[in-house]
Amino acid sequence: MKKYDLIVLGGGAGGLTAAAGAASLGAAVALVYAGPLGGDCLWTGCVPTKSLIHSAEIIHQSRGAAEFGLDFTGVPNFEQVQTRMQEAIEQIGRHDDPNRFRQLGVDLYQGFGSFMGPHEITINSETIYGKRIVISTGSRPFIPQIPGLDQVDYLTNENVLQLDERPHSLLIIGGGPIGVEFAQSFARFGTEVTVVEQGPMILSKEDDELVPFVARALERENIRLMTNAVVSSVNDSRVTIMQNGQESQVSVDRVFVAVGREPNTKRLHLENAGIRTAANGSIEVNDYLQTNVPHIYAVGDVNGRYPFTHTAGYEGKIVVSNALFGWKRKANYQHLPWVTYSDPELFHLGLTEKEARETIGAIRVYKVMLDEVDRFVINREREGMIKIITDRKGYILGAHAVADGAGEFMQEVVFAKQHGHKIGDLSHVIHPYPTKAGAVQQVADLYWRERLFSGQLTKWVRRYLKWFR
Ligand SMILES: Cc1cc2nc3c(=O)[nH]c(=O)nc-3n(C[C@H](O)[C@H](O)[C@H](O)COP(=O)(O)OP(=O)(O)OC[C@H]3O[C@@H](n4cnc5c(N)ncnc54)[C@H](O)[C@@H]3O)c2cc1C
Ligand SMILES: NC(=O)c1ccc[n+]([C@@H]2O[C@H](COP(=O)([O-])OP(=O)(O)OC[C@H]3O[C@@H](n4cnc5c(N)ncnc54)[C@H](O)[C@@H]3O)[C@@H](O)[C@H]2O)c1
Repeated sequence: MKKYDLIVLGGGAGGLTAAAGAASLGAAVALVYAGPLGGDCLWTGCVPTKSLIHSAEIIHQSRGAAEFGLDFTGVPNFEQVQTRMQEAIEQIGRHDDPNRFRQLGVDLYQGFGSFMGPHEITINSETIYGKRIVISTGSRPFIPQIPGLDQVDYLTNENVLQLDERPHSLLIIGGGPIGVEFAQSFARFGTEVTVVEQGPMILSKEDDELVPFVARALERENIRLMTNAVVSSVNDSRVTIMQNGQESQVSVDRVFVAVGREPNTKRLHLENAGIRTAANGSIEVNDYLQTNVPHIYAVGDVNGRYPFTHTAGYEGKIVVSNALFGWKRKANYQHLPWVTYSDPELFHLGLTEKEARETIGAIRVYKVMLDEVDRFVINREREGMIKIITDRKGYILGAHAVADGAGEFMQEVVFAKQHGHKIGDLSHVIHPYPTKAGAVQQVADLYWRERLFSGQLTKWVRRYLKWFR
């Protein structure tokens, strides 16, 4: 039986980071992969969806170009949209070429890996031994039990990308990031879109003062948002919806399921290694990303913590030091940002205002509306806001923005928060005029305005100036 310092199960963002990191440090590494290298993000997640979103955005902007003095006419070419998406996958996928990993010294095993024992992994009929093992097998769409759903050819993020033609009408179950990002893109290509969300608000993990900006933008683009609503049955193209106790029916071309994820654990035979899972099937890990079996780690979507590519990569790096060298590096999500690529974009860092009030109590909230920021006024992108939440001393607890480009220009707040800066420090950094990033400085200026120009200080300054003259 071949022996390895590290066996990595799954070749997505988490697994590839762990395998490449460990091999670069000289460890003997085996990478067992069932799907193509690159995982969900490359093939059915971030990369194709962001390409789709970008095409949809160009179409949307060209429709509004008359406002800026240019008039376009034309029909979106869905086939070309798909081609562009495949090109993006192909170009970005070069980083994940199996030969790159072979050159790093990683042994590749293609197939579903499963545990034969706590150190033994079987792939097809071959068994290998790992001193340490990392599980990074990702997740798949969760499919709810809805009468009739299994009788129709429903869409998920996996098969939607293979559509030859755009549907005329689409009903999306779930108003999370997947539902919202696809809803807006398809609406911009001309599809009639309805989103059915069981909760009182779409994008429920976001700051509730910011979400209405996205909801209004979607509604302006004729997307029907049904909150407090569930699909009670599907009968061919007729979908029955229960909303606030009232039943209604709609006829749609296709139904799209986007109600969350389910971890890929079924084929792993975790019981053979004694690995514990939570009620939802995700693999339980401690702060060091160890499962209850200390030499086995779990990173990325499969541990059910924060299902993002950048988290999977971050966790992949942590396990390299913990698994190979026995270090005790903790995964720390306090400064984890994420972005929902709606238009306007939603940026999220740390606590929302509601969470901060509930957990910290005494907080300060500094906000700027986009119609107060020159660059957004120039670009006619005035609907949105930026909010930074601090403790009483000015240390950043959370930052949220709903604005075009928020995912890019808010990153400086992540740096400030992670390195223990106060909000006021962001005000001392010179920002070029007129940029969107300048909005961050405007929010931070509010902190100084509050401290310097209210209360006693102005009185003292006036007295001092009188005396100084
Ligand atoms: C539509 C969509 C859009 C998204 N957009 C974003 C975004 O913009 N930004 C962002 O940060 N995140 C985004 N995500 C989330 C992101 O794609 C995931 O968080 C990320 O891919 C998780 O990486 P992973 O390594 O945990 O798993 P995966 O990338 O899923 O990789 C796991 C791999 O393991 C393989 N596997 C499964 N079982 C076995 C087994 N038994 N043996 C061997 N291999 C196995 C699978 O085939 C897969 O290739 C998006 C997700 C979706 C669905
Ligand atoms: N931009 C990004 O970074 C990005 C984009 C897409 C996905 N993702 C990741 O993928 C994960 C999964 O996304 P998602 O949108 O599928 O899941 P999600 O869990 O974030 O949202 C699912 C939504 O569906 C609703 N829902 C659940 N069951 C329902 C039902 N029966 N009827 C109606 N509504 C129902 C939930 O209330 C929730 O609002 C996300 O948590 C995110 O981490 C990230």
